[in-house]
Amino acid sequence: MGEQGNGGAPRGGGRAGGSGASGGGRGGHSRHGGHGGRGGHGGRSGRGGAGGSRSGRPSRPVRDEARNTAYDLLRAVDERDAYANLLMPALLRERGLSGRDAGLATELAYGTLRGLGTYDEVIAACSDRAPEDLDPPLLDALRLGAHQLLKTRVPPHAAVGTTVDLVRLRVGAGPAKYANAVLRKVATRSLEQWLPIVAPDPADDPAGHLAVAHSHPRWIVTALRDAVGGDFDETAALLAADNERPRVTLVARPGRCSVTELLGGGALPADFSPYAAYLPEGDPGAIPAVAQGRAAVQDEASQLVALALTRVPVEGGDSRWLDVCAGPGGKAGLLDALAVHGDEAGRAVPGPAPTGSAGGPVPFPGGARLLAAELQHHRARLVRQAVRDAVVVTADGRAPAWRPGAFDRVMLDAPCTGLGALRRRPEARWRRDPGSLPELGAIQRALLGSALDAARPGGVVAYVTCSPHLAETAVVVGDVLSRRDDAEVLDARAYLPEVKGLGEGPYAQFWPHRHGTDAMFLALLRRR
Ligand SMILES: C[S@@+](CC[C@H](N)C(=O)[O-])C[C@H]1O[C@@H](n2cnc3c(N)ncnc32)[C@H](O)[C@@H]1O
Repeated sequence: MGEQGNGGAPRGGGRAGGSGASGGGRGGHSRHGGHGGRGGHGGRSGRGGAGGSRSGRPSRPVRDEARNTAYDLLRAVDERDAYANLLMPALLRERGLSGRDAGLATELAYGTLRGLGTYDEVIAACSDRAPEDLDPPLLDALRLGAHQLLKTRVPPHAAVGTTVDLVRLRVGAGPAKYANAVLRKVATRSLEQWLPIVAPDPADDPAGHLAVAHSHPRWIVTALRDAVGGDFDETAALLAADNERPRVTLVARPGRCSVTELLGGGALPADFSPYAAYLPEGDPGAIPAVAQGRAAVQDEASQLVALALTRVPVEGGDSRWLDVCAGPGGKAGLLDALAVHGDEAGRAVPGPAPTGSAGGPVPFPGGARLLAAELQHHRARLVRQAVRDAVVVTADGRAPAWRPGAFDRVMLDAPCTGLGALRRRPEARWRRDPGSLPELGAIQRALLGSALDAARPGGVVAYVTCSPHLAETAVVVGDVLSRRDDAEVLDARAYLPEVKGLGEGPYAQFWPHRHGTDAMFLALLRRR
């Protein structure tokens, strides 16, 4: 959704204070018209003031199902740490919302969760109470209203009116007056006009400015800035990309489905992965190949890091592969198909067969078998649904049940903060905690040690994280290799020649703002 202009915004509304402002006045709303009204989502018409009617009596609040659903999601995230993208589909089903209504509820909830760092600053500037001093149900409603006012095309009178109605129905009449006063103030400026007022001056505090302008916790801003090499503009582009809804990418598992089949079903050609296609709209689960497990939803970087591992030439036998941390099974699903059927797309590329002697990619011919391990039983069950031929075990990769030196290729997709996938989980940025880094770092180091032990001399290990945080990527690899001399680092970029902008090497770093993928990190190591 685009930014709105400020035309037609309700003006005045008085100072937002504990007593609230009177709800009357022009530019409010009537009880007519839901979000399907004119002017796009949320068009409400009529001349009754927000919270009041022409007779001066408060009009009866209207229950807007899409906004109530968005609000319920916000409350569930706040009250019981719900995962937005797991709960939302269930809420929509339960309420019978589909099509446009479901789209609106989802956009409002996810957009509010992503943007609340910015909205809270604006709300603070429009209220005599700090956001943390407001009753959480009221604060969530104000955030929902601020999102509509500052980031959507919902007409301002509808954004204010529907939110005030929601507060009246769900929180109370007093808070509704307060919400009316605060939101009317919010509506007096566009987001571009608010930012210089509520965000620190970029010249004095660049990280603080980015944190407010792009709604990320400051510690994540500084971590991402360090990961992109310190450039302010690139950090801003990355943060902005985190606020975009990610496209849906499908994988056609080789030997089981083809990209051609997915394109025939309405998907679009992908930029990088020879097994990927983009789904412009619709439910991926309704695609027969996905329903049958021959294809799946998988980020393109996730596909490419798995593919890169299979492209590194290894001498001698190449039939035993291991995925140490396989749940829920995205990479295992692709590795399982590549192991059995080989890199069909790579073999189909015309031209001289690459020898691999110069370190270039070699398409795997097939004939291997994957062992997929996962610590958590329920996640191991998901891996079983994603694979056909692999053996799946519930096991702790740090205390492996397999012989050392048994595998030709090892994938370690380590548990991490997930800072590279913030686009996918709207609330994740507010839940992550830098305090988890030391504990995760210890697990990552232990698992990488085990993964190297599991590889035979000449075998290859991929160390992957869905985080670009240096403490989880280059620092982990550097630390582990500083304590052993039986592994060398390969230039991972050489095995992904179709992708540019992966960094200065020897590691490969994907970025949402450069590649449209998650910010996935790949190190390729060869066991000596
Ligand atoms: C980043 S996820 C892996 C994602 C997966 N490779 C995919 O593509 O779908 C990390 C996984 O490692 C598992 N895990 C964490 N500690 C582990 C351990 N010590 N041994 C094995 N698995 C572990 C977690 O339960 C989680 O499922």
